[in-house]
Amino acid sequence: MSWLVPSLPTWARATPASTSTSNPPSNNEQEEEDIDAPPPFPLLNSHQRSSAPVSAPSFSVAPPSPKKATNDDDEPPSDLNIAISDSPLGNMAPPPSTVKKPNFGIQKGGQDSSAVEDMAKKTQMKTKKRSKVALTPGHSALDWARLTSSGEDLRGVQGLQRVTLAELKEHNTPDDAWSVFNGMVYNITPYLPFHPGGEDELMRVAGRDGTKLFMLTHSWVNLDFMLKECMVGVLVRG
Ligand code: HEM
Repeated sequence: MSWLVPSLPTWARATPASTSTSNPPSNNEQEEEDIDAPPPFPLLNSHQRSSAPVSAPSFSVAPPSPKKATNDDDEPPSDLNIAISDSPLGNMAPPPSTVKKPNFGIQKGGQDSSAVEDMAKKTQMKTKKRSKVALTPGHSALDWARLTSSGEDLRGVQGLQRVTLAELKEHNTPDDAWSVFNGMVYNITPYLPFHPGGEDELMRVAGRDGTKLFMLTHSWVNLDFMLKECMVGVLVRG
């Protein structure tokens, strides 16, 4: 901080004890002189300053221009954090960051194992475990395909019906179960023992619209194709 002192007017300097020791007051006389020295007011105005040969005292404290450390220079390099270089950016270059960059748990040359573990845990927590039901012999997907292509009546009705909601609700037992998927009414009773998810699950949509539950469970299943021989008709309002 000693560099601050020389540019300050003498009256603004701190007591000699705390200032640079390079110019200690030689005696009490000098000390008194300094203390009694009048302030350099009034200041010169801008016109006076421009014409006057003597420059007005400066109260702005400017840091010394930092020096570039070179080999032939004996002075140690400045410890000021100012970028000094010959680069085109000059002192506009950003200072070197002291903030440690996060590595997001990614290990060198490998996968982010902690993130993968976290993801696996979260997925397990969110996903409800679903298990396929052991189907009774003769009720595989292939058996269902055979049955639907056999020409056997799986609808239980003559021709396609216009089914009302009230009518739909009456067909809610395993022996007589209708359900609606995408606006179409199906007789799901024949399919119950073939359903890989179990009869109970399928019965949840008996007598009502099962579209939402079906889509939430397995939207990839081609229901239209699987149940086309079970189609009863179309759901109508009223
Ligand atoms: C009549 C309409 C339905 C048909 C044609 C049908 C068909 C199927 C098929 C083919 C599978 C095996 C899927 C696979 O292996 O990827 C299956 C599994 C399953 N279904 Fe359905 N399903 C129907 C309705 C429903 C409904 C309404 C529910 C829920 C209430 C449901 C619940 C399940 C479950 C829990 C599984 C078990 C395992 C799984 O695939 O993850 N199904 N269903």
